Amino acid sequence: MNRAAMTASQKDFENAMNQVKLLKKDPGNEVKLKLYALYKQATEGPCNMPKPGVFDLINKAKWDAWNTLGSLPKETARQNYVDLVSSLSSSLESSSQVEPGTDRKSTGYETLMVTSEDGITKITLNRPAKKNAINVEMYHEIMRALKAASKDDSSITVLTGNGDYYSSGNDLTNFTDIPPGGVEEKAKNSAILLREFVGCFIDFPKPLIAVVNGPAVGISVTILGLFDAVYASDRATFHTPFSHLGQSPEGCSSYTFLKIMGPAKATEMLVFGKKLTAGEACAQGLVTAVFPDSTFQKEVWTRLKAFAKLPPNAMRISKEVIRNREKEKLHAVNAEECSVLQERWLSDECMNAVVNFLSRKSKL
Ligand SMILES: CCCCCCCCCC/C=C/CC(=O)SCCNC(=O)CCNC(=O)[C@H](O)C(C)(C)COP(=O)(O)OP(=O)(O)OC[C@H]1O[C@@H](n2cnc3c(N)ncnc32)[C@H](O)[C@@H]1OP(=O)(O)O
Repeated sequence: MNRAAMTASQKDFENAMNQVKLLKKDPGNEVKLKLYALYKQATEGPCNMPKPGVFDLINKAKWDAWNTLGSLPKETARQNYVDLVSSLSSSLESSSQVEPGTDRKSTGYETLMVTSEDGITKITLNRPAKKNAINVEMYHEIMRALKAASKDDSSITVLTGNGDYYSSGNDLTNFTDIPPGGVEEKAKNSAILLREFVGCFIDFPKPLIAVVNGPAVGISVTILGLFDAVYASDRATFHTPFSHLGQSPEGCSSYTFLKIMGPAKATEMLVFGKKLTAGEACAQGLVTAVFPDSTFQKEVWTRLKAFAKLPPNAMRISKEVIRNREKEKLHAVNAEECSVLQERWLSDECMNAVVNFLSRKSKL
């Protein structure tokens, strides 16, 4: 397989199609639908079929899977198809030979795809049908992947999203799974989880880069202040509608956003929920650079591959010098934000907003 570029070539794509036929075990319907959708998107572009009737279950499922990919560019779909097949080949023991080399895929994740090659560990949020909303399992898996990446032999780590969204933020169904101890216990445990989750980003020792492939909402935006570089497609938007949701800022954004963009602009985002375009987020310093969506993957991965060739220890030490004096402050901010949120989650304002979303009465 050609590993010279992180964007899959036509040849990689054809190899992947052949590999699918060689899988020894059935990957299951959900994966087959994903493969179908990515194949159609990669070869024909956005879904162009009329929606099948409700009783035409199989074609309806296929249509849904393809349509969910929205305007995902053909080359991204091709890359995602190749990545998915590659992860299946290692987890389901393809009967073909696995090519030797430096490329490694981590299996054992339900909500992520994790690959490691060319000195880059790439963590992909992988719930495209839910716009990569972060459910409890995904919070845990991201922490696990970050811990593994901090110890592996890659030089840099990348977080990105599969599908048309980067992430729609906290999965609002996280509010529905109430334990016997009641909503107070749920809020307390969630605050502990959130604090640990954000703590992993504060403490991450290697250069951490966000490749923001589409719209980003809520916590997926706020933690960007803890990344070392943020590259965005011009399709991406940045939205933190905390007041609309009866909530308050997290991810250390009450501190990092003020430092990055100043209090006036930070307030527009964090208090009034102003949605920024990628260009605006770049002008305000939250985003490092913006690329046209049509060339986004190619340009970003070319840049990242060059970065990954730099001496890893020098990069790690430079990050330490830049970030370490802020760490204690960031942990204190994180603790305070989580404790405020623990109260907010119990408020009528928050409960009503969640119920409205879940009963399909409101969207952002
Ligand atoms: C008691 C206390 C418990 C607390 C537990 C919390 C633990 C940690 C919290 C950390 C705090 C974080 C704060 C935030 O992140 S705030 C941001 C939260 N996100 C949102 O409010 C986004 C909600 N989603 C939307 O408004 C829209 O879906 C959209 C993102 C604008 C996209 O709209 P579009 O029309 O294009 O697509 P659909 O709405 O049809 O979405 C497709 C399917 O995806 C599901 N979806 C999307 N986003 C979420 C989400 N955030 N949570 C759950 N589900 C989501 C949507 O329901 C569709 O599913 P379906 O096909 O099954 O209907």
